[in-house]
Amino acid sequence: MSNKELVGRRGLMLALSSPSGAGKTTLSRKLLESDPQITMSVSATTRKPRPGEVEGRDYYFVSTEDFGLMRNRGEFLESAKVFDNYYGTPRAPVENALSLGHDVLFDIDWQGVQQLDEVAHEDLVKVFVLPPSVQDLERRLNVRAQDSAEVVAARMAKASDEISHYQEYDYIIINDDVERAFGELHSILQAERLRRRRLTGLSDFVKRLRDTL
Ligand SMILES: Nc1ncnc2c1ncn2[C@@H]1O[C@H](COP(=O)(O)OP(=O)(O)OP(=O)(O)O)[C@@H](O)[C@H]1O
Ligand SMILES: Nc1nc2c(ncn2[C@@H]2O[C@H](COP(=O)(O)O)[C@@H](O)[C@H]2O)c(=O)[nH]1
Repeated sequence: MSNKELVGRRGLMLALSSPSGAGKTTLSRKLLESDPQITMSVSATTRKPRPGEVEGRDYYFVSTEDFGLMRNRGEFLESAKVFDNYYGTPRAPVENALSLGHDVLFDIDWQGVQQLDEVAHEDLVKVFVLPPSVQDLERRLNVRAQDSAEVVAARMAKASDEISHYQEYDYIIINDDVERAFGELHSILQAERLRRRRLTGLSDFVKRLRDTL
């Protein structure tokens, strides 16, 4: 029997950031496949879809005008301009998932994490993913082969700026070996689920335990 069956738990928000290409999407997919208690926050973006990206699974692809309307209506929990495109986290699905006690995974940049920290500090777990080297990072962006040479160069140019925010995060994962990095990410999630402040009904449970002693 797990903790969850004996006491309730507030859902947590697990945010992953990294320089582009370090492996957030890869690690996120593995986590979602292996853990049914966590769901992905699907962002809206004004970026064009990459080959193979699916509307509603990878992103909601919207025009700049629609993005502005959504932002003005307060539909985003956070939003930011990243690499000349706008990205935002739709508020309603996140609030719905958390209210059901589910955990939510975010693949967002440091600007978004700072905004989430302001509104949901207690529920937020911040993980920064580093590449093992600059050469590996560039190789990964090229091997992914979904962006033009200009886009890859622009993302490499912004990598140092993104990495400079690593101190704002709770955990650091160096994604050298993907299986090991995934194991580390899953361990973080499991441990954070057991934090006392997330457990609801704990004092009643302990009282019942003590009453039977
Ligand atoms: N540990 C690893 N070793 C080698 N290749 C990896 C590793 N992790 C991820 N990759 C590869 O690197 C490429 C970039 O990974 P991914 O798309 O997950 O990065 P990302 O951080 O989500 O990038 P972005 O911020 O641009 O969305 C992919 O082709 C992926 O298969
Ligand atoms: N602040 C936010 N950042 C986001 C969001 N969705 C994605 N991102 C970040 O943008 C870059 C580029 O992503 P890509 O898919 O175009 O490669 C990357 O760092 C993502 O983490 C969001 O909703 N808010």
